[in-house]
Amino acid sequence: MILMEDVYKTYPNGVSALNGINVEIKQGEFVYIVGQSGAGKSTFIKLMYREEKPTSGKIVINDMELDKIKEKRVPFLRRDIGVVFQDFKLLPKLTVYENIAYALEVIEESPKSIRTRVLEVLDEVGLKNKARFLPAELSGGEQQRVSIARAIVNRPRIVIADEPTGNLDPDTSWEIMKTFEEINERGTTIIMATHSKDIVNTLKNRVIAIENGVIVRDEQRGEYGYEV
Ligand SMILES: Nc1ncnc2c1ncn2[C@@H]1O[C@H](COP(=O)(O)OP(=O)(O)OP(=O)(O)O)[C@@H](O)[C@H]1O
Repeated sequence: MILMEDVYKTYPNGVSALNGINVEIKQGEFVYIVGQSGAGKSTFIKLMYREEKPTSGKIVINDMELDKIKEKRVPFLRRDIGVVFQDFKLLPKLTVYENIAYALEVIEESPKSIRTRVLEVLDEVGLKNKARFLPAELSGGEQQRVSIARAIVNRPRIVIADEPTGNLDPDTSWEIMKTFEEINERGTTIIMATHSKDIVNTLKNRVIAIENGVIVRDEQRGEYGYEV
């Protein structure tokens, strides 16, 4: 569960990115975050995995009230939230397998369980035959699949994706969306910021629209709502 109450975020340079956000997202929902450039979508998302802290307001993620948790518990929060970026953010010198295994090595899983789990997620994203490849040897869509595999390898309850299809062509974007849908069908919450009118209007899910740092629409099976 994700809960925000009266959340404000003003950056140190004085820019007010969020101006009073109130929202509740239940476990297992699939939510698009839409809005024009600079509306506050990325800021909204960054607050959820504590990349940024709110200036004021309350944020609860999976029973953890973020401004009350101790720094040493932040890794536990992060383990329960997988993050996927527009530009993949893979480590270029590590293979596909190593990029994914890394997320488990840092939490000191046993080598045997790491191997089992990495091969399992590679299978889930359809990349079992690319385990030994380097990121540069993959297409953009395949690289995004690796980053999705990395995001879900800890079996997080929430996956957050900031414009995950922004660098991909339309066909590849649909394949990536199919992967997100499969992850959602297994009960994982998906929060996805996107500019893609096509995706939002075709694969219907809850749509939260942000404008000037406030939620201006919140519809269970909404449309993108802007001419682009
Ligand atoms: N680290 C930062 N420091 C100062 N201002 C910032 C910072 N990050 C974002 N902003 C400002 O906050 C506002 C909201 O930005 P944000 O990145 O959340 O928007 P967005 O809706 O994700 O935009 P886009 O669709 O272009 O990614 C913008 O005015 C932006 O310039």
